[in-house]
Amino acid sequence: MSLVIAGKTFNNRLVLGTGKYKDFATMQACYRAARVEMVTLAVRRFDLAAKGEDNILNWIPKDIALLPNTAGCFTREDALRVSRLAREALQTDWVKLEVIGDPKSLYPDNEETLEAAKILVKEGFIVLPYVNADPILAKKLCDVGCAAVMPLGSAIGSGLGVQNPMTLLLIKEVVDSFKLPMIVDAGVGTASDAALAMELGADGVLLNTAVAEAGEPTKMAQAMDHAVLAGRLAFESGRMPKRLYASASSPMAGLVGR
Ligand SMILES: CC(=O)[C@@H](O)[C@H](O)COP(=O)(O)O
Repeated sequence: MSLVIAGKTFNNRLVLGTGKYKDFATMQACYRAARVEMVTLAVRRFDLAAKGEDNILNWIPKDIALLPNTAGCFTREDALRVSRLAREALQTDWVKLEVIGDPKSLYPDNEETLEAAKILVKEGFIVLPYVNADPILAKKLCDVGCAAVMPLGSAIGSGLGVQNPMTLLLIKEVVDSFKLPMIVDAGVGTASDAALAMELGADGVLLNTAVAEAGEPTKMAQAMDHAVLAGRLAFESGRMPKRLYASASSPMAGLVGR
């Protein structure tokens, strides 16, 4: 049941973000409610030198792995700079690589992401790229040595759920052939979206807005934990075939009065 990324084992397949919470205490409570073992931190959006309670790092429990991300970067140079800064400041080689192509859709720029990934892998980073759902790009990212591929389910913060189930299946086939995980990242709006991603075979789900903007964030965090687990169990169980016609629950043979 565990998720392994770059040799590190996670017993929970849900990854949460750090943005949009009403305060750091709520964020921390959500991490506990969801039992997450990894969270992603937008390095550019926080003052990592802030003191005491003003520093987000003091609100992230030490037993939770930090995945710095390059949110807010629009070029490969920018993403490289932020990744190196994160490595220095946070003492980790892990990076969620985001190179955004357009501020309105927040869709990733494929070419820039691939080029940045090549360089970061050469520099010894564990690179988890956030990308458009594209099996060809996924293969290229696996080829250059990324540790996972993180296709979007739909646009960041849209809450539109998994809009591309068939494409995710194709990506899953690609990453499986490299024995790498696929983590669906962005667009999850509610628990059933996370469950669907997992039922499709995603190895994990990364989400932020659905929890941070929920009416009761800790309750939604718990729901996401359950959803990811339920979806994974369903995937591993193997679903029944879909049928056009009914199939009686009790056998017809031996019916009394026949
Ligand atoms: C937190 C983070 O890295 C986001 O950029 C991520 O893609 C999550 O997206 P949602 O907010 O849609 O869950």
